[in-house]
Amino acid sequence: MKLVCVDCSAELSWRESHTACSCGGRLEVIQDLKMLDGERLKTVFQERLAERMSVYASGVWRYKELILPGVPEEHIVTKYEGNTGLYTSEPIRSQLGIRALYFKAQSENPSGSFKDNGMTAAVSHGRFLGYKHFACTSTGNTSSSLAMYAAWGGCSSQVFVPSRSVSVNKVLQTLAYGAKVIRFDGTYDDGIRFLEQHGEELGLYVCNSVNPFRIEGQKSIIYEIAQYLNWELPDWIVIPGGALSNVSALGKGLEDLKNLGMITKLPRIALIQAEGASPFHRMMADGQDELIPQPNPATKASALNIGNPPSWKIARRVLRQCQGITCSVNDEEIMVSKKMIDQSGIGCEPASAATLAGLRKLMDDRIIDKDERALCILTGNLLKDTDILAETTDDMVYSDLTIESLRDL
Ligand SMILES: Cc1ncc(COP(=O)(O)O)c(C=O)c1O
Ligand SMILES: N[C@@H](CCOP(=O)(O)O)C(=O)O
Repeated sequence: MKLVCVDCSAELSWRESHTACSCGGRLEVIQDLKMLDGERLKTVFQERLAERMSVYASGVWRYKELILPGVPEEHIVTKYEGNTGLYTSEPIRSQLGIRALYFKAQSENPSGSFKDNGMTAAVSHGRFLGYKHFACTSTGNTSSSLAMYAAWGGCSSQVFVPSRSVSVNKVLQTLAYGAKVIRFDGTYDDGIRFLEQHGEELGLYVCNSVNPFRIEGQKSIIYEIAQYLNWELPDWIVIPGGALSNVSALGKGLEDLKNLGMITKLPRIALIQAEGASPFHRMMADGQDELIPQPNPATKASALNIGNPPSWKIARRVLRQCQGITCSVNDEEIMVSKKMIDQSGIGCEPASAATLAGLRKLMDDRIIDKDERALCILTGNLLKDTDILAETTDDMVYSDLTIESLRDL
């Protein structure tokens, strides 16, 4: 296993903590898949499912040889993350008129978002290296996940949170797990710039998605989907786009599965951004060579308030490899789709509903066909943003508890 710079191809050791190459390029983990002969592959993909009371009961560490092969079990900090529901919703499928529709509810993770798949790997790697203090900047989900795993692993966490446009619930969740929360004037983009410059100097192990081990953990989401669907992936995987960790991780996981011979064809990825925070979509749609940062990203889907996504080059490469596309949806479209997902019984936070809003738009534009099969990744839990729920749900009804009043109702 090694780290390779996506820009200059420099190689770095995985036994050190890096978030970028000295040339400024992003780093990726390259695994030696040739090490996995037929017997060991069988163990990774089949027999581990049976081991319920060990790290292998985790939906991430079940695939340990493909995540952090060199890290001994005693360093692994796990809450049996992953193992989330894969659902179909007949009412939504029939309303769209699409052949098959799945929802992968990453919202069911222990801290309530997809971040846990990656965070268990990042914190385990940091502990293996001997770090005791962990950090991130966050719109609230990354910080909740980090705070939970740091506490669970007996370590401390310090998180940098923009003072505006973040969900109160997420900040309270982060505080509740015992993190030190530092509020600042600015956006996620300012926070990540600061941590990339000064994290190491402050003795902090940085757990944002610029950390390539986060991506190694997150890629297990597609292993799990493929395994549940008996290695027959749908035509489209639809994801929301913010910092672009999901698309990077999906690309990595799909590449592994293809190289290992577990799948033969790559699904297409549709990456959906919120209109008010869509610098990556604008770059792709306009055919620009470089991402132009958006200084004041603004969407009600607060998890997507990111104007300068750090991993845009990896994201562009992944979309090119799988003939992926991007699209943007406005807040109203997101909220309408959120209501459909909530009322289906699955539920999600606004950022996750961008997927269904994007799918509907892409079907209207005849880019995704009714004869195709799609899967939306729901990234965060319904309870992550109760301010939005208070704004968008129907009012409660008041009634006397009398049969006459209730009959009228
Ligand atoms: C709930 C939720 N959905 C989507 C995103 C965006 O995903 P990504 O940063 O992987 O593009 C985030 C945060 O980044 C998030 O917290
Ligand atoms: N929505 C995210 C922002 C992106 O964070 P990262 O973990 O990809 O760096 C959050 O929850 O903070």
